[in-house]
Amino acid sequence: MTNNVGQLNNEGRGILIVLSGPSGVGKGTVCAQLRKCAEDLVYSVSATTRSPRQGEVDGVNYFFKTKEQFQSMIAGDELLEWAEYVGNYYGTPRDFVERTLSSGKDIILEIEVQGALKVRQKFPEGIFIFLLPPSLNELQNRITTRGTESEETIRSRMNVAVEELALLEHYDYAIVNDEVQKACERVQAILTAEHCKRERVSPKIQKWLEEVADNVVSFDR
Ligand SMILES: Nc1ncnc2c1ncn2[C@@H]1O[C@H](COP(=O)(O)OP(=O)(O)OP(=O)(O)O)[C@@H](O)[C@H]1O
Ligand SMILES: Nc1nc2c(ncn2[C@@H]2O[C@H](COP(=O)(O)O)[C@@H](O)[C@H]2O)c(=O)[nH]1
Repeated sequence: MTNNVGQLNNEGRGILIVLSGPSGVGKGTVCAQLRKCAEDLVYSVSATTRSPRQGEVDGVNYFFKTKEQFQSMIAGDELLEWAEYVGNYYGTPRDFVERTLSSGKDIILEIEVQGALKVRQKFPEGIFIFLLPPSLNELQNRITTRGTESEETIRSRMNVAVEELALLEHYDYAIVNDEVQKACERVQAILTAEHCKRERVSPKIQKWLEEVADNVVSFDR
């Protein structure tokens, strides 16, 4: 899954970043930290049919939808990707992602693995990062301590987590979320490196190189 030069030559467009990983690994926590450190990064707000948790706000954490509303979004091709996850639907509104990228801004999607693989097919030039827990025990501990899910849901999410971990090979990068700040810095480092990679094939640099080639002079020592 290596980006090639043709895919990278997207002058002026922002970079799409997908952050995946099992439920409870800390995707939301790392994104919250990124909001403080990477102010230019835009966050995609997903649509979901799950009920809001205490403190969650419609339009901020998610766009909370009924099943009928979600199905109508699917039928209207309004979603870049969608997936069913442990009894609920989740999906990424397409228009916001397209508009953000066209405006030259980078956008991050915090989504589960099935959806991420669908995005990969549509945006092979995107950056796909898998966030890993230090251990499965710690994952279970985090999701339990968060206190938002029933025991049954935790069991289901842990079972899905094991399946998701097996799909790590489809990602460009893995980051172990042992410390939130460290994980956040790693995401930023990846983004910086990807910008430099794109710069290498940018029309600006290509033009500069052509000018050098047209005006070759020898430099005597
Ligand atoms: N590096 C870390 N060390 C210790 N605890 C952490 C760390 N990162 C996140 N947590 C805690 O783990 C819990 C789960 O984090 P969070 O809700 O961000 O996970 P998530 O991957 O977004 O989950 P979901 O996919 O279910 O939305 C939270 O209580 C959070 O405070
Ligand atoms: N495929 C998608 N997955 C999404 C999207 N938004 C969130 N998610 C993922 O769902 C699970 C559960 O989330 P929770 O908020 O109920 O804990 C988690 O892995 C999210 O990352 C989306 O638009 N598409």
